[in-house]
Amino acid sequence: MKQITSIHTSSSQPQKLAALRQAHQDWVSAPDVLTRLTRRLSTTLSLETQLGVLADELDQIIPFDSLQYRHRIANQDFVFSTGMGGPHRCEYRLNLEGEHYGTLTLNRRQRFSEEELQGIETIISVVICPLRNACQFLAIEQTALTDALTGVANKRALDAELSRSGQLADRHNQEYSLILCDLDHFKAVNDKHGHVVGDHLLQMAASAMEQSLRTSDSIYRFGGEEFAILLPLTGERDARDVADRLRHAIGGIRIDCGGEALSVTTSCGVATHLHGETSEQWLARADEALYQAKHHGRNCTQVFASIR
Ligand SMILES: Nc1nc2c(ncn2[C@@H]2O[C@H](COP(=O)(O)OP(=O)(O)OP(=O)(O)O)[C@@H](O)[C@H]2O)c(=O)[nH]1
Repeated sequence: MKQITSIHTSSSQPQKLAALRQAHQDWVSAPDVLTRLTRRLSTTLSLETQLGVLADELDQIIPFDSLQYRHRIANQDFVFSTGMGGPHRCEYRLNLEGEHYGTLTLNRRQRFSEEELQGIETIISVVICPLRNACQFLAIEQTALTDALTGVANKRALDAELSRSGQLADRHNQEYSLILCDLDHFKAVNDKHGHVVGDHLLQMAASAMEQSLRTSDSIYRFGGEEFAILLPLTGERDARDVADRLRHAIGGIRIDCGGEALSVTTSCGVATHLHGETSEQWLARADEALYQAKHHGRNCTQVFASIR
């Protein structure tokens, strides 16, 4: 039987330190599966990495064909999935202290035995705390990257994504376009109808744009009444069409203000990434195009290349 090193409160300090060294040695050199699992999970707060570790360790004891984890975190769906199907399934709702931390599903061609199900439950009881921490960390991260008023990503998220997209565009020689959309005369909306109506209009504009975009496109609230849209695999001409579609979608919004139907127009600037340019240069070109759209009387789209 394995000798468990314990640190007694009555021991002397040298004994306690020796016991600690021994415990550490045991922990590092010959970890049982649960020790190894908790140790691996404790090295990361990434939910995706933790689920990868869980799948890896679980599969060594209770082989499965697929593992899927789903959770809604900070208003976004998080899905982790590995492997392919199988008709037999066991599903666990992960709850801790009254809070829900996602649903874990295993599929397999063979039925799961009672012993195997007990084994899965044992492993879940060990991973639930680290998973809870990773879920909470992801929620904080996502909240920090989300605009509180409209629910779309914020400028901080755009900064990170712009630089990533620029690098991808350069590395794979792909076309990436950036659109800046700015609501026209928004100050007048606030002045005439108040900030509550202005806020509502911003929310509806964000939602109208989201519904007009492909899932691979992403939208960011860039400033007060300004939004940025990143379009992967999209050249100048298509980006202009998307910008016009977005303007049309926002133009279709009507808000009833005491019998008067409030609507708004939008100006858009488009810039397609140039090889080797920095995200600041890319953004500056889109901003210049937007400036030109405002200058041309608003309610229109300008593409940077066409104004050089
Ligand atoms: N309601 C509301 N208004 C905001 C918010 N953020 C910025 N604004 C307002 O947006 C307005 C922007 O005004 P300007 O920058 O002058 O632009 P504009 O009136 O839209 O004029 P153009 O852009 O030139 O067409 C200001 O009145 C800001 O107070 C917000 O979160 N909610």
